[in-house]
Amino acid sequence: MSDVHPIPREFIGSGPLSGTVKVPGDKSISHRSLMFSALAVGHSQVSGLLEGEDVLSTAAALRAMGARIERGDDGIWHIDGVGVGSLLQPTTPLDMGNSGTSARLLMGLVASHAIDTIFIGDDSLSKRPMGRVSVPLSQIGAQFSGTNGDYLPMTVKGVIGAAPIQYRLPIASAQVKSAMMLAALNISGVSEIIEPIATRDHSERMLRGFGADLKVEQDEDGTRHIFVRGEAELKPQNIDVPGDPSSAAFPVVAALITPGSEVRVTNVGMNPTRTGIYKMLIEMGADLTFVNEREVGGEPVADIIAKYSSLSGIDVPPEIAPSMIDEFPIFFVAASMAKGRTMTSGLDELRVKESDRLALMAAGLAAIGARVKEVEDGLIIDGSDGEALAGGAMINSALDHRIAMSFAVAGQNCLNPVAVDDISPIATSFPTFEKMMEELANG
Ligand SMILES: O=C(O)C1=C[C@@H](OP(=O)(O)O)[C@@H](O)[C@H](O)C1
Ligand SMILES: C=C(OP(=O)(O)O)C(=O)O
Repeated sequence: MSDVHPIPREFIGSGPLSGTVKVPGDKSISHRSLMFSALAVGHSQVSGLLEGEDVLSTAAALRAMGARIERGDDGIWHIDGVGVGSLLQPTTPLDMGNSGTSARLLMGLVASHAIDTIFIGDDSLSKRPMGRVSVPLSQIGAQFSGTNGDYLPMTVKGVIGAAPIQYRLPIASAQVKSAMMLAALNISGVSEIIEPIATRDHSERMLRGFGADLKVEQDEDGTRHIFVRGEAELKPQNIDVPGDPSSAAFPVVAALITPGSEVRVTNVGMNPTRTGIYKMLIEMGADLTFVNEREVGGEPVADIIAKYSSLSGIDVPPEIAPSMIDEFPIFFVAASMAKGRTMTSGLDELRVKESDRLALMAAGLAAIGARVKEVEDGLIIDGSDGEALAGGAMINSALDHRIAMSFAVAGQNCLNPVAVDDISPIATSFPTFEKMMEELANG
């Protein structure tokens, strides 16, 4: 696991970045393609799957519950599903590693199956709240027993024959929504999951593609009602996973802050529930062009061309947060080099990601010379107006891949190297990150 052997690394810019790169497959879609394929009856194929540690944790857990999941030499993944309701009792604890998505979605899945499971994870995941799924899933009769109530290790005793779910999400979370939808798949009748603030909708799109009976209705105020008919019979699919817009944000911001750069990132998912970062960067004055727009596997996709830009600070409206929730660390780096002030708020969720991303980004940015103030629900950043920051500090990344990658990118525009204490967690979501940055540096 990534916390066993820390790998420190120093990052410093060596001139303009240029070239065309591809980022790995979307993490959210990769997890879901394995889960839904494992629940279908028959053989599914997935190309472009993110082969990061998080997704491999999902694959291992699904294998332990009876699905056959194998990677062909051509990189295509083959999954033989067991069918909804037919997961097998695993014989060992399910190790979720660093992955919140694996833990929370799979808890939803096992909650409505007649199996007992134990969920474990690394030091970072063991500090993240699971009550957001275990509390509503307890209402269907599943039993959860976690460390100090809320944390891994956690045992789950699934239940069958539950009444349909009716649940209104108290927080904007695609993980909680998807956990409830996965549980609903094996509950007789129609469950309703109510989402007052829209979050990424990959589960809805993909489940429809797998043949589930799923309807979404939207109120005038934007509240979404997701109706899922249970005892679903999912049909196997061939899935093409688009590139991850969250991963693409790293080379894009690297190009924006490194003088003279022009970078093209191909095949990036452009689902509107994921593209808040690009909207905000454009508002800051980023020179971004979206070309080759098309559809891949039911998701909009484009190539992004990013050129070095003079950025200006903005006020980020809190309602955009769910569509860029994982991109704030790298967004803060862009803001720290922009002209003027950037204000963010409504970001309490960032405190319960792989690390407390508000605290760690504030500390790290201050250490490399940025002007940053941490408030309860956001950061206020006064940018350097394009000037290189001092750098020359060691960053605590606390097992958080996005903190590590954000400071690797920040090093592009610093006078002295930025040292990241441990880059090993980058392999959870972006195993080719270092190689990609080298390619861009070599033009
Ligand atoms: O559903 C998903 O695939 C994800 C949802 C988000 O988490 P929350 O639901 O906790 O916001 C996000 O941060 C995570 O990286 C992936
Ligand atoms: C929050 C993230 O992932 P997870 O919740 O799956 O660990 C992330 O990738 O930034």
